[in-house]
Amino acid sequence: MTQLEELLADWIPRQRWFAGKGAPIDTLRVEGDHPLLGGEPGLRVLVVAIGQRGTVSRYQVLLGLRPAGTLPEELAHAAIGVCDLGFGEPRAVYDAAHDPELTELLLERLAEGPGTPPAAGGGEPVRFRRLPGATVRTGLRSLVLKGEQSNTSLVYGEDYVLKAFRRLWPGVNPDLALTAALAGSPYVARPYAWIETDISTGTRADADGTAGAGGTGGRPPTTSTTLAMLQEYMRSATDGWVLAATSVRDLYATPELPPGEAGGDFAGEAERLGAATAAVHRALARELPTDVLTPAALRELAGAMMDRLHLATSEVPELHPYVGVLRTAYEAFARVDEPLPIQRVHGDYHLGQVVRTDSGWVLLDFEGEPATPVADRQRPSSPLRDVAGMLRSFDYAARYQLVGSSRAPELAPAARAWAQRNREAFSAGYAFGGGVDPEKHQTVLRAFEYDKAVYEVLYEAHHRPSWLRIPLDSIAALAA
Ligand SMILES: Nc1ncnc2c1ncn2[C@@H]1O[C@H](COP(=O)(O)OP(=O)(O)O)[C@@H](O)[C@H]1O
Ligand SMILES: O=P(O)(O)O[C@H]1O[C@H](CO)[C@@H](O[C@H]2O[C@H](CO)[C@@H](O)[C@H](O)[C@H]2O)[C@H](O)[C@H]1O
Repeated sequence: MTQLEELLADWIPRQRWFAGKGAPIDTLRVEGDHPLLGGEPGLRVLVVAIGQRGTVSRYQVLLGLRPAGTLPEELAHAAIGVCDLGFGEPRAVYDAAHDPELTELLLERLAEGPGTPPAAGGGEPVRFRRLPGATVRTGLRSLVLKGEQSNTSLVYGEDYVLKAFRRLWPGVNPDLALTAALAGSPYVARPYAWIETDISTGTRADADGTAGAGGTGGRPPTTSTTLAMLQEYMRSATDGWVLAATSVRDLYATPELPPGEAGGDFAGEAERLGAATAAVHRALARELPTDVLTPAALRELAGAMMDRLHLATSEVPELHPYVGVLRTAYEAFARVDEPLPIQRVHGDYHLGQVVRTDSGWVLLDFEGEPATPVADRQRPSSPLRDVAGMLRSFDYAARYQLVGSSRAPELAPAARAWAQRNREAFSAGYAFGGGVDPEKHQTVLRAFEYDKAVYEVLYEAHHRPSWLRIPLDSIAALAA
């Protein structure tokens, strides 16, 4: 490993967006190193291939460079380390997402868009593209959005969000593909532009550590891949999770009242959110291919749910007592004998993916589950999968304030009542907005809810162990 790779091997596993937290890093290689700015400070786009348990995953790092010892105090938290990059003098390297002096350049290049070099289709290793008819204002300073999760989002002024995808999967990111298909809808933030590069499609970590060569002998095949997407910043927006959490907090102040009578009832919002969700599903079905799941495909999907359950149980043994109940639910799902319509869906739908603006709900982040291979996320699925995701989120919102609280036994009935009330309101809004009535598809809905809760068990085990009890308790309650 080079000095830079050694530093990255120490820094990347500590980042929230690193998806490989359950396993040690076996190999790490900077597979792409593309300078965007050569001066002081300098900016490079890195594609870092990380091998874990025989499989390679790729991550984007926006690398800032300054002479060692000159990293300003306000960038100290973004430091990766100091290393020799062949300049004669050592360089301080850091996460450039936090340096507005550098991120300004990304906005300028996006504003130039296609038509200026690099020309469409190639030439330049990092390409800046604009959607037809979109103009981008420059000269805005960026700030990293708080609550960084699977990706890193920068807000420019009050105008744009640039979402830098951290884990890179070959091809167009579903967030860009779906947001572009929905452009013009009042329920999505308008997309403007994106950044792309070519990454290797190899997924096998070679024994000698040359991650990603894929065993082809020569140059590995590459695919044009989305690095970042620029879209409208919903400035008047409040996160759905924050709104729901406030409502739950109000209820816990007067837990003896039914949720509809406590201050800050969320049911009206939940109903409107259900209707907005149905409208987006209808628009996706209009714009992108749809199909009906064959019985064989249904069985295959139930099998994939079982596989996920086995994987999660091997990592989190507390799931063991529920395997029988979950298997029964998946088997019932496999036997559903009515046609199950499928289409492109959100894929990782929860309260943190929706914001309430002055004019209504807006859906964000159509990337799907970040840990699921992109080829699976690009497959059409039942819209009830998104419904199940949001119902799980109501359950989370109701439960998370009870984690570690001495008032948990006293508040548990209020938590159940809140989740149930908003579940019903969301489902009614979804049916009213032109979606199927979720209440009439219990077998399908229940299988998707279980599958999502199992995904959450793995997610929490890797990212937030103190919240692991939330999906485990939900599974126990669903199975009771
Ligand atoms: N266009 C936007 N306008 C306003 N807030 C946004 C926008 N995009 C993202 N956010 C905020 O940033 C948070 C994380 O964004 P998201 O796209 O879900 O990133 P991640 O993939 O890292 O979860 C969202 O919950 C939302 O609060
Ligand atoms: O928003 P991301 O695409 O990064 O999604 C991942 O992280 C989410 C947590 O931030 C996680 O969502 C889970 O926790 C939420 C509360 O924080 C809850 O509302 C969701 O229902 C629950 O699934 C999501 O699963 C994960 O993919």
